[in-house]
Amino acid sequence: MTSPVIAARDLTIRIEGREILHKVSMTVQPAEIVTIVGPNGSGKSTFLRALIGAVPLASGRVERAPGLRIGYVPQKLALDSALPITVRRFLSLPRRISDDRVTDAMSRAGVPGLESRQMTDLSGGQFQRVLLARAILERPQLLLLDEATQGLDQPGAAAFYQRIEEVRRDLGCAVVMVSHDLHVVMAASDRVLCLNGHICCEGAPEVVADAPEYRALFGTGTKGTLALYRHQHSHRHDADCEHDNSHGAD
Ligand SMILES: Nc1ncnc2c1ncn2[C@@H]1O[C@H](COP(=O)(O)OP(=O)(O)OP(=O)(O)O)[C@@H](O)[C@H]1O
Repeated sequence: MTSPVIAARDLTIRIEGREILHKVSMTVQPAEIVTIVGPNGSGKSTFLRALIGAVPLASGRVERAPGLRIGYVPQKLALDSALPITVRRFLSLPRRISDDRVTDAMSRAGVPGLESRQMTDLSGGQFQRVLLARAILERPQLLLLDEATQGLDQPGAAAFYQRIEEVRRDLGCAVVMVSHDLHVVMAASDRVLCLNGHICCEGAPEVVADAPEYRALFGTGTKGTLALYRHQHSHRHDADCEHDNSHGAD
């Protein structure tokens, strides 16, 4: 077995005296896609932030592979519309990045050629892809996505996850993502981890979808949507960047 890219060992986190996470453990192997699901307020974002070292731990530890490069796509990024900034400039913050790097990342993220656009003029789907481009500029070995498809419609979210799979394949990076998109997320993952302050259950998507703990939280609707996601994989749309058109996803 290869060494993990990152491992959380018995993480316990308290915020303002309240225990948010209790002894959560997870290991991620290179090029693996792990999805974290869980109800609102179950500690998913806190867990991701702990992985990047942004939250103090009450106990436990995070082990990162030496020199690990992490790309992070936050849940939401509010930009001040009074401060215009082009995509190109945004990607060069906080430091200048070469044109070749930018072109490559934009193309991998599925938004080639939008460099001169204003960030505030982008559609929701394009904006999220620019955040993805930013996260992969440094060719991360681990990509963390915190509800990166928030605000996208279901076909848009499915296209985004397909793009993530392509990025994983091309860059060979591991991916840990938090998602509420149960309709599309399960089949995109090698492993699913169901979090509710502690780990309720984990395993292959089909295994988790069948687990009583998971069903208690999310009901039984996921089975059919696994098939739906596969259906969406079975046909490609050219330039899968924008899927404003619904095509019978529901
Ligand atoms: N900085 C903070 N100060 C106080 N409470 C916090 C802070 N960060 C998180 N919490 C609390 O920790 C709990 C877990 O929050 P977290 O954002 O990790 O959950 P989540 O599973 O990502 O939720 P959601 O699905 O709604 O995004 C919540 O009750 C939240 O209010």
